[in-house]
Amino acid sequence: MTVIVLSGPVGAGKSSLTAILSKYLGTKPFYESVDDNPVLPLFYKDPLKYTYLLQLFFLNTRFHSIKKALSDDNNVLDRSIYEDSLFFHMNADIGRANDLEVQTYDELLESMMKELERMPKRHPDLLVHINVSYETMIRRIQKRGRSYEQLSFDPTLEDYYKRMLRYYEKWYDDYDYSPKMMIDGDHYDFMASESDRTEVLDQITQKLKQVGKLPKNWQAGEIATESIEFSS
Ligand SMILES: Nc1ncnc2c1ncn2[C@@H]1O[C@H](COP(=O)(O)OP(=O)(O)OP(=O)(O)O)[C@@H](O)[C@H]1O
Ligand SMILES: Nc1nc(=O)c2ncn([C@H]3C[C@H](O)[C@@H](CO)O3)c2[nH]1
Repeated sequence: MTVIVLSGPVGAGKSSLTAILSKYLGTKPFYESVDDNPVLPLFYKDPLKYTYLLQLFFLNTRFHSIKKALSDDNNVLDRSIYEDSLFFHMNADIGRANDLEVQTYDELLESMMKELERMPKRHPDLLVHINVSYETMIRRIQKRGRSYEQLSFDPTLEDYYKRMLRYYEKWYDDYDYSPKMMIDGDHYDFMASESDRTEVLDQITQKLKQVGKLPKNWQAGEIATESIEFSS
């Protein structure tokens, strides 16, 4: 039984790969709350006002997802709870949260992580990180088309996204809750190219095998994107 979490910046391809991978492995996908998230558009419109609320919203929904995923023990999640702190501290560093909010958030996160430590399975079996350049990130954000994420909606998002990529570099280097691997999201178009998709899935199954988490009787599932339901 395997729990895999995806990580990566906005538009990296986490939800897309979650759909593909869960179908391939025959496990259940978990998606972060985006289209049904009432705070996200407010945050992009007025980040100073809504950073703290958005962070609490995400922390709460992700905590429930990861708890469920760790108890079901056969899932792929499209973002890890370990990235929440990256987002919050990045926003705090640009003045969108005060010291008291940072302290309160950090204490809350620590309590939640302690609660996860008490689960029979404490951490995912594998982190799959999708690495993308700024150019790829922007192309994908445009392709997906959420209005509030576009540079035309707020030109300061350029700095925000570039900063996010820098924070993710360090975050990935420091991550040590589980085995981890990186997918080259610039190089592989796992949406349109079947051979790229096969290559990426192969890299992930090799890693699962290496860490002893590929079930012995496992058979590859369907990987044609037409047969996959994408959700984000
Ligand atoms: N490797 C890829 N090659 C080409 N297009 C891709 C790739 N990965 C994702 N896309 C496209 O990029 C867009 C963003 O992908 P997706 O929604 O999966 O990103 P995400 O990492 O889940 O983003 P977010 O965290 O912001 O929700 C989608 O339109 C998807 O079809
Ligand atoms: N501020 C902030 N904190 C988070 O924890 C967080 N998690 C996701 N997101 C934003 C990125 C995408 O626009 C969109 C989908 O990932 O939601 C976040 N934004």
